[in-house]
Amino acid sequence: MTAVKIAPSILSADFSALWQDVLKVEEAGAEYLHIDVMDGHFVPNITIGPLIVKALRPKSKMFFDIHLMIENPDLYIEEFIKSGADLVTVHAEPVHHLHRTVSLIKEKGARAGVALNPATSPAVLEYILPLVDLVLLMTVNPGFGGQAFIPEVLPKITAVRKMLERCGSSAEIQVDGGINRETAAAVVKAGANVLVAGSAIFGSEDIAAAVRQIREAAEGGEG
Ligand SMILES: O=C(CO)[C@H](O)[C@H](O)COP(=O)(O)O
Repeated sequence: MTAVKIAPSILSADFSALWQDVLKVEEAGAEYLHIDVMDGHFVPNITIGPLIVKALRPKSKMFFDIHLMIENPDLYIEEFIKSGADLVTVHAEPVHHLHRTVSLIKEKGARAGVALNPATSPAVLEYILPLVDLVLLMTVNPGFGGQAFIPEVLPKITAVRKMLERCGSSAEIQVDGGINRETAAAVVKAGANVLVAGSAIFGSEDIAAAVRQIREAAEGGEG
């Protein structure tokens, strides 16, 4: 099993002091900075654009993990990568030509991820897996932080882990939504290795302790 990585989602950060919050999770040892981009179409919320990514880039050495919850990702992929994205994840649901979109991310020099909503079958991944660096399995319906974890996604995590093993892929499995000290062990036991957490980290009085506690709980789920 690959080591667990913690990816704080800045959706729950203090936007009036954003880079200071980023610094706190970096100092706490979190590996990925999860940046949620929402367009008000694919999901009913509007958040961050490439300008914010560009502004944060010189402030942090963290791995910038961009989660595009948008209808037409092809229009924005290059701009996000130029702004400092290390990984760009697109949702399978709104994309018409997933192979083209994943190829575009890689051509432009970033790692490529594919995200699936809780109700989406992992079958859509079958012919794209060899190209993909990360599979993001949503454990809430995307759009908002602070929602309750959907346990029905657990068998899907295990199914995707088996798919990756079958095709000899070293892609990571990320989970996002309702991840906290209580749910971390179960998702790792099921096969996830990158844990996104927003409210459980930035909603905590002690951000460093929250990162540590989620990591400790997650490591308790390692087989
Ligand atoms: O993608 C997201 C919402 O669409 C967020 O990253 C996710 O919900 C994290 O928030 P929390 O940890 O509070 O559930």
